[in-house]
Amino acid sequence: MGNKEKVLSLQNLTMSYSGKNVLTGVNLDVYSGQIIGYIGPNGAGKSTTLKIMLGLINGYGGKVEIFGQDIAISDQSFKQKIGYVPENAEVYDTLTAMEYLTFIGELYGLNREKVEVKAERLLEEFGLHEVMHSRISSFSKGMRQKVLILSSLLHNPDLLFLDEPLSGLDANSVMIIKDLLEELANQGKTIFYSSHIMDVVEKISTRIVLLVNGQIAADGTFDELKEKSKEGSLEGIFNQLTGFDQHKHTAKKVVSIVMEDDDNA
Ligand SMILES: Nc1ncnc2c1ncn2[C@@H]1O[C@H](COP(=O)(O)OP(=O)(O)OP(=O)(O)O)[C@@H](O)[C@H]1O
Repeated sequence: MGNKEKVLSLQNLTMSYSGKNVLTGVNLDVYSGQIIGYIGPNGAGKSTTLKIMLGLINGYGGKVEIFGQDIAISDQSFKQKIGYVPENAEVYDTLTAMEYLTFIGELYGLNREKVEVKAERLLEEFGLHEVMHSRISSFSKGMRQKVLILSSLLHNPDLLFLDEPLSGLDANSVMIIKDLLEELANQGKTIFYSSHIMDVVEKISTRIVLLVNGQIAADGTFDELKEKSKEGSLEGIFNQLTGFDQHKHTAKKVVSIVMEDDDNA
C-alpha cells in the first residue's frame, strides 16, 4: 500500500438485529485512493456496514475508525469529509434540483452563492441544466440519481460511500460515473461502494471485497480473485464463492410454476 494514508478501518465489526447476527466480525483497512467494490448476496449486510460507518446505526460491536478517529467517541467532524449516496434516498420532491443542491450545500456549511454557481455548473455537466429549476418530483429515476450523486460531491469530500450508485442510470451516464470515480480516486479520494452490477464492479474497483454470511469471504484486486478462483468473470467468482449454482434450476422452476396456472385455467 506504500505510504498511503489509512482512511478507514473496521476492526471485528459485529451487528445483530433482534438476536439475528448480520455482521459477525468484519476486519478491513482501506487506504486513500482505493476504489472498494463491496459486494455480497442480498441481505449480506452491505448497507448495514455502510450505515454503521456513516454513524447512522448504533449498537454495533467492534471498532470503526475513519481518518484515524474512533467514530463512537469522535466529535463527528469526520462527517464533513464524507459524501454519501444512499440506496433508497428520501429526496425532497417538492424542491427543484437547484434548491435541493443549495440546501445540501448549506447543510455542509458552504456559502450559498458559491454553491449555486457550483451546482449550476455540475448540473450542466450532467445534462440537467434545462431542468434545474423543475421540481424533483417530475424527474425520472436516473435524473434523481444524478442529483443525488452531485449532492454527495458538492463539499468535495475525501471519502465517498455509494450504495448502488448506478441505479436507474443509462449506459452513457454509467460511463461518466465510472470515469468520475476513477478521476476522484486519482485525486486521492477514497471510494467505498456497494453494487450488484458485477461487470461495472469488475471494471472500476481497485479492490473487491466480498461479504458472505456476515464476514469477508474474499478481498483483493479482480486479477487476484480471478487467479484464486479460476473463474473468468466477477459474476462467476461471486457465484462460486457464495456457493450458488442453482440459477438454471430456479429459473426453470419459476417458469413451470407460472405455466401451471395456464394449464389449469
Ligand atoms: N432495521 C433493521 N431491522 C431489522 N433487520 C434489519 C434492519 N436492517 C437490515 N436488517 C436485516 O439485516 C440483514 C442485512 O441487511 P442489509 O440491508 O445490510 O443487506 P445488504 O447486503 O445491503 O442487502 P441488499 O443487497 O439486498 O441491499 C437483512 O437480513 C435485513 O433484513
